[in-house]
Amino acid sequence: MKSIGVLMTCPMHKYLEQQLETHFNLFKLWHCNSSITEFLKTHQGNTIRAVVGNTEIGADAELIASLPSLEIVASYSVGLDKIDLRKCEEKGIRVANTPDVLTDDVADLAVGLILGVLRGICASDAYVRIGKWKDADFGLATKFSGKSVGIVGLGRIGTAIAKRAEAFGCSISYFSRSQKSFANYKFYSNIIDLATSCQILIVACALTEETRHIINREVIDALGPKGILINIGRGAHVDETELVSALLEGRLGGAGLDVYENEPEVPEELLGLGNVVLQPHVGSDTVETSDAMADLVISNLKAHFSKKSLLTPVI
Ligand SMILES: O=CC(=O)O
Repeated sequence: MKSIGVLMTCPMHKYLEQQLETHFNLFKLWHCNSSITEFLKTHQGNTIRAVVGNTEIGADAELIASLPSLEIVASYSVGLDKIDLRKCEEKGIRVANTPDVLTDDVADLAVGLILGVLRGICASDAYVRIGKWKDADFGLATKFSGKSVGIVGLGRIGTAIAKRAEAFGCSISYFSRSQKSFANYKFYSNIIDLATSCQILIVACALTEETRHIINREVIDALGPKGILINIGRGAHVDETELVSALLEGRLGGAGLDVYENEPEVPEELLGLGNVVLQPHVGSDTVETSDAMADLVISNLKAHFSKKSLLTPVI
């Protein structure tokens, strides 16, 4: 497979890069300072048969159109929102992603964010570091165990979060397109009703046209001044302007965010808020999971080029 051209869209994980270099003829899009068309001219776009993208740069219509020999997009991510799936389908290009291997990490981080916000872990850590404890106790935080948790999207990650929250004695309810027969949790077909009924609302669904800004002012107000919002999905699930004003005006109790509308930009107003915990989109970024995701990308590519079934096909 050494002669097969594979284009990596941006730096992701060193081990993945090494593996791609070992098994394929790897092109790195970020090594070009010119436009993509220029890059592809000088690197013979027509020799590239696979694209490896991620949550930052996937495969949009422009990239797909400039690669006439493209056969497969193997994403180093579970999210597919940076891939023009319609174009891929139209052109018969296969698509694979990295589900399952990252589920635990993302669900763990969701719990970490809940605890971070409710128990004020970051704020109290800062309190100790700057020596304020010597002057006074930190004050009281909010309990997590036993709270009502609402999950938007009961897929693999949403279900893993639900299981973890159950272990904290929480009651679980969820909103999704359809009721899940495998789950005993309370189902809401209306997200406002879910937000009204829970204290912690967690966004864990895929980003699509229907779920863009699914967390709008109405949902935030339904969650209310004692509610907290956790987002480990995509920034665009939340109307960030509305989120910022709700937090500033005390209409929302707090937020734990791993993702933002315009990454790596984070609204300045959030930086000074003690009831907000911010992470730089690191849901699956552990050594173990990153290696497993890389192995899955390589296995999907090898399967495709050996005319075998993809391990984790999307299209
Ligand atoms: O955000 C992470 C992913 O989609 O894998």
